[in-house]
Amino acid sequence: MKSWTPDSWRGYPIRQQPQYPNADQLAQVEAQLTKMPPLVFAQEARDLREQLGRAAQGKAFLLQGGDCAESFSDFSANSIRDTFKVLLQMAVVLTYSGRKPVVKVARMAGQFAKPRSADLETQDGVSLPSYRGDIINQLDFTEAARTPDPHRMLQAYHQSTATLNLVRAFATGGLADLHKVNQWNLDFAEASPLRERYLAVAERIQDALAFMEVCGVNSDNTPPLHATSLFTSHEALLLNYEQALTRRDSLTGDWYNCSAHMLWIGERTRQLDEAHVEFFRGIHNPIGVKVGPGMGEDELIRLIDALNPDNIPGRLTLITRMGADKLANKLPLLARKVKAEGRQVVWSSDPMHGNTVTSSNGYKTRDFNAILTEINEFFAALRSENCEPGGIHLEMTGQHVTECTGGAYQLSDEDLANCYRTQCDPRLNGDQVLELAFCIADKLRV
Ligand SMILES: O=C[C@H](O)[C@H](O)COP(=O)(O)O
Ligand SMILES: C=C(OP(=O)(O)O)C(=O)O
Ligand SMILES: [Mn+2]
Repeated sequence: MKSWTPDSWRGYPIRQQPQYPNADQLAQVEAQLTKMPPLVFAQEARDLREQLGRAAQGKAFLLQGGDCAESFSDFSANSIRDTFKVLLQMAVVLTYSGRKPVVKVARMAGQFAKPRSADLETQDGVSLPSYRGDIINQLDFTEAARTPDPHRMLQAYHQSTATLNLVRAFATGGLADLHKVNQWNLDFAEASPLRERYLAVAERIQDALAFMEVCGVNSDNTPPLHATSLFTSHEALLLNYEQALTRRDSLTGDWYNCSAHMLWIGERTRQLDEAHVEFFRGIHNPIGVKVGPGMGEDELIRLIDALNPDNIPGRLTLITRMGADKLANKLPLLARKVKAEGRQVVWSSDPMHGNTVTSSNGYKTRDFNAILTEINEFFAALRSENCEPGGIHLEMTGQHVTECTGGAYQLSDEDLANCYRTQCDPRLNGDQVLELAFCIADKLRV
């Protein structure tokens, strides 16, 4: 095998990349990014890998979530805070019910580049390059807006640093205090037929905290009650950006992609002999790879071996995204093969990307029930093969958007028009994801 360098991917075929009109400008921006400070430290990435190693063995559970695509225009402290809070609330429900640590990983501080089904978008007979995320071009349908501009990488980098700065402050500065996280917004429960069940779980969590308080265990004397850790992640699609932030760790001499703690390869760019797999094999972060319904069993083993040749637990998360109607037929075969071959992986469920539909009034949407069904089938399929369901991966926001149908408020196709704000795929809103956490909480305990 050829030796790896941060730029060795450039010698391989690559998909889903922008066509920058000016190569000099691109090179200048890459040179600038190469000099910028890293966003994360290698040791943090190693800590996450260890925690994910426990998820691979069923001793922890991965909760990964955030926007489909972060945007420059929706960048605000409030939206970061709301998503942070709802991730924490979900984590409390899952930790309490599952009796195991929940590893929290946000799709945040770098989730900007989007793979698309079509290179061009056509409106009223005019065809322009598709929108590929704010790190590449703009959503407006004009030629200027859709032309890829490398300077947007610098803006994405600076927005990521500001986001991460705030998230780190939230995580350690008191917002993550368990007693505050527990000031739930449980309004959705009122609207749900499962109201009693949700309220009972929330009450039991409050009782447990009150009991600990009486025993003298409180936020002042017990740091884990006061602070938390939240890791960052994104799809490392735009390799010019990812390479520029890849640095050699001074402690171990290993290469880490310091743009986030965890990176994943998308379903559309996971070909064994192409650029993304080449780039990922050389970075030492914990990584993920999306696994769609077309994945073959032998193909999966080859991919695992390319990405995790030393079979390190926690290094590789397989994020299944098959669709509620396909998963039960496909996943047991893959899980059986991976287990039989002795490969260590975290199995995580992305129940979003296989369940995208167009609503009767033309919105790209997903239904709460399809999402829940895919997660339920994911648990059932893995357990039937004596494998561990290790996590979930969601497109979500803490804001009150109306992008996915269903849930306790039974959002209809008509409701989607009220607050449809996503730049790319539909996200579960704050009520819907918390409800989802309650729905799956029981499943974590065997
Ligand atoms: O987030 C994932 C992809 O970028 C998205 O699902 C692609 O959507 P498209 O089919 O509209 O291009
Ligand atoms: C692009 C994404 O997913 P996938 O690669 O699974 O389509 C995504 O997670 O936003
Ligand atoms: Mn998406």
